[in-house]
Amino acid sequence: MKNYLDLLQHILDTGTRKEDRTGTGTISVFGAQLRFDLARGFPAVTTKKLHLKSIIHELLWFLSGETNIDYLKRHGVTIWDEWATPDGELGPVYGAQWRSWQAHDGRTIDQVTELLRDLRERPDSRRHIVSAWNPAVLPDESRRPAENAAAGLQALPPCHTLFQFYVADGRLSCQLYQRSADAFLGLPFNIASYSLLTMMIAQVSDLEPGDFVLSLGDAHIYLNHLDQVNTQLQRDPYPLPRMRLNPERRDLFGFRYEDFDLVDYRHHPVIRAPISV
Ligand SMILES: Nc1nc(=O)c2c([nH]1)NC[C@@H]1CN(c3ccc(C(=O)N[C@@H](CCC(=O)O)C(=O)O)cc3)CN21
Ligand SMILES: O=c1ccn([C@H]2C[C@H](O)[C@@H](COP(=O)(O)O)O2)c(=O)[nH]1
Repeated sequence: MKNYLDLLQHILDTGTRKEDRTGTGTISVFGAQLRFDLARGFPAVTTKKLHLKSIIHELLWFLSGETNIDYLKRHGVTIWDEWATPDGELGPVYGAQWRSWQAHDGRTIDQVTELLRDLRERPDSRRHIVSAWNPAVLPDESRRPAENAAAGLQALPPCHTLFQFYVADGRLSCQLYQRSADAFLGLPFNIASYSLLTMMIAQVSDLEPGDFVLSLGDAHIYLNHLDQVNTQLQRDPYPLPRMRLNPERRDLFGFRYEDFDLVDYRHHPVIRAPISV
């Protein structure tokens, strides 16, 4: 995870002070890329403890097509609480766009199922894309997230906006475009989540996991995370752990929490940080 730590240092060294929607303020750069070869270990940050349980449940929740935080709450995951309505609604966020994109002619498009079919039928295609960015349901930035969700719009516009898969030499690679990245809190979650998704899709497509490439737009460190970032930069990373998936799972939508086993995860202690809403 040296590339992740290098990005934190790069933001500190070259970033610009920039105000933001949440009022916290950030140091920010525009445009950066990280690449992880999934054969070399699972990219979990080791310079703090990663809360993998939240990441796995969030990914299973996206894949289920659900957008109410009820599932997350039942599994003790609180990471989306601040953005939801009192009924737990987030509006048509990731799950809705991935699994039931509403077309103007009334059709519902399951982008993930179509992706799985296309990977099998035309692995060489250059069109293996899933988009969560849907201008028809973007929130009004002058309103609070829960107000937008109550109005049937997305509580937050997707941060992980669009991803593409690529098959070569029997390996499945994934590239994500992330328009906005909270480099201390959100980014380690996003790296782990898409690495898992790539491994899961590789397994059900009879491919080996390849690279996960992450292209970032506004990559920022919130001003109230500077101490935490500096603590992390003083720590030496450990070797990467390995992720074992239950090899019996052949259906992407059949994975359960118990099917994930992170092996040999050595990490430094947890570092707490406030989240900007
Ligand atoms: N400012 C901001 N940063 C984000 O990363 C973010 C948002 N907002 N809004 C939507 C989602 C929610 N995400 C979150 C929310 C909270 C944590 C967080 O507090 N992580 C703690 C562990 C908490 C837990 O898992 O229970 C951490 O130490 O990583 C991480 C990602 C990612 N996204
Ligand atoms: O998966 C995620 C979701 C959100 N974030 C961060 C990026 C920003 O700090 C906020 C979203 O605020 P915007 O004003 O809509 O950009 O959440 C993330 O890093 N990863």
